[in-house]
Amino acid sequence: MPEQNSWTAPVAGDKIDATIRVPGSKSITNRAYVLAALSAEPTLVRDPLDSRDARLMLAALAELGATSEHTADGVLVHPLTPGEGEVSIALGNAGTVARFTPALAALGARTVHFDGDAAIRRRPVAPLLTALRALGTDLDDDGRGAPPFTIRGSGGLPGGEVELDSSASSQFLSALLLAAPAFSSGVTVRLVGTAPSEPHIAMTLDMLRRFGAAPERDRDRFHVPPASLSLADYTVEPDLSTAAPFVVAPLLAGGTVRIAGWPRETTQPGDWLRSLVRELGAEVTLDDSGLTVTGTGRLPGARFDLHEVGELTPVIAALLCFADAPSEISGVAHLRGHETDRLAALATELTALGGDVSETEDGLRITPAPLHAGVFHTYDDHRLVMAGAVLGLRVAGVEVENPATVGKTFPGFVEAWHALLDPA
Ligand SMILES: O=C(O)C1=C[C@@H](OP(=O)(O)O)[C@@H](O)[C@H](O)C1
Ligand SMILES: C=C(OP(=O)(O)O)C(=O)O
Repeated sequence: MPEQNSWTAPVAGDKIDATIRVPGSKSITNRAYVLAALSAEPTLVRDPLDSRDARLMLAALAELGATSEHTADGVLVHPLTPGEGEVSIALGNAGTVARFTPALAALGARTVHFDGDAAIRRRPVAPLLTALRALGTDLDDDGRGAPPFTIRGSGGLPGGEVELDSSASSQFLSALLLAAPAFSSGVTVRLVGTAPSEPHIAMTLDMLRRFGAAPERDRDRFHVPPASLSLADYTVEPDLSTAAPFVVAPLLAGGTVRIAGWPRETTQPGDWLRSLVRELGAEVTLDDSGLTVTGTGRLPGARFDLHEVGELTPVIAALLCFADAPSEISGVAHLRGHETDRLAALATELTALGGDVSETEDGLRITPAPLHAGVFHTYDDHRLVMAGAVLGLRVAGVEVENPATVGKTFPGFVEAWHALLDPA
C-alpha cells in the first residue's frame, strides 16, 4: 500500500526526449536579495526562484527593514531601513537564511530572534556566531552551536580581521563576505581548516563584484573593503543543482534531455554535472540553447570526490546505485549537517530498497545490487525527493514520502518530472 502523503515515482518507459526549464538558482536568488537589501538603491531581481527558501529570505529581510514587491519583471528589493524594537526571523530549514541574515541583524539596531524548523536546530552556526562576536556583535545563544539565537544590533559595526573555521559549511564564510561592505572599515577573514563548496565561495565573490564591492582573495585570506553597493537590475540563472535529476535521467532511461538556459559560464556547482555525467559515459554538449545530455545505456562505477559540490550528492548516489561496478563518493562529511544527516539518510534509504550502500568517514560506498519497490523516506530534504525520483526511473513502486518538501527549491518538481517522461 502506498504511504499516505507519498508519490509513486514514475518508471521510464520509452527513451527520454524532453526539454526542461528549471527555476532560478536558490543560491544566486538569496545572495541577490541580501546584496540588494544592502544596496543604496532598489534592485530589480529578474527570474528569481520562488520557493520556500526564497520566500523565507524575503520575509527575513522585511523583518530587518528591507521590503520587496513582486512586479511583472521580477522582485524589486528596497534597501534596508533603520529601525528599532524586537523582531523574529523564521529560518525554516534554509541554510542561506540562517547563515546570511545574522550579520545583517548585527549591523542594524533591532533585537532579532532567529529560529526555525526542528531540522535547522541541528544545523551548525557556531563558527559564524563566534566570528560575529569577535566583530563586536551582542549575541545570545543556548551554547549548542545551532539556532535558536538572538542578536541585539547596535546600529553598526567597525569590522576588522577575524579567524573563521568554515569547514562545516562554506555559508559561514559567504555570510561574512556578503555583509562585509557594510562594516565601516570592511572585513578581513582568515580561514582555518578547509571550507567545502568552493564554487559557492566564488559565487559570493563574483556577486559582490557585480554589486560594486571589491573583494580580494589571497588563498585563505579574504578582504572586503567598505563599499556602497548598487545594481539596478540582476538576472538570476537557472538552478543547475535543481537540474541534476533531469541531467542524469537519460543515463538511466536512455535518450536525450535538454536543459534550457544552461549558462556558458557560471560559478554554480551544478555545472560540475557536465563533467560528472561525461565521466559516466554520457554525451554532453553546451551551446546557446542550453545543455544537451544523451545517455548511452551503460553506467560504469565511479569514484567521485564531491567536496566542492556536496549538494549534488543525493542525486549522484541514487544514480550510482545502477552502475555495473562499485562506486565511492568522498569529501562530503559536512553533509551530516545539511537538511538532514544526508549520509545516514542515503545509506538507510537506499539499503531499505535493496541497495548495498554504506557510510564511510566522509562519504558513501555503493556496491551494485538489485533494487526493489518500497517507501523512500525523505527526512524533509528536497534533494532526497529528487533522489527518489531518479530511483523510480528504473524501479517500479518507489514511494517517495512527503514529496511536497521539494518546495524548498522547486515547488513544481513533481509536475516537471512527469513532463520529462511524458512530454506534451
Ligand atoms: O552558499 C550557498 O548558497 C550554498 C552553499 C553550500 O553549503 P555547504 O557549504 O554548507 O555545503 C550548498 O550545499 C548549499 O546548498 C548552498
Ligand atoms: C544544503 C542545501 O541547502 P541549504 O541552503 O539549506 O544549506 C541544499 O540545498 O542542498
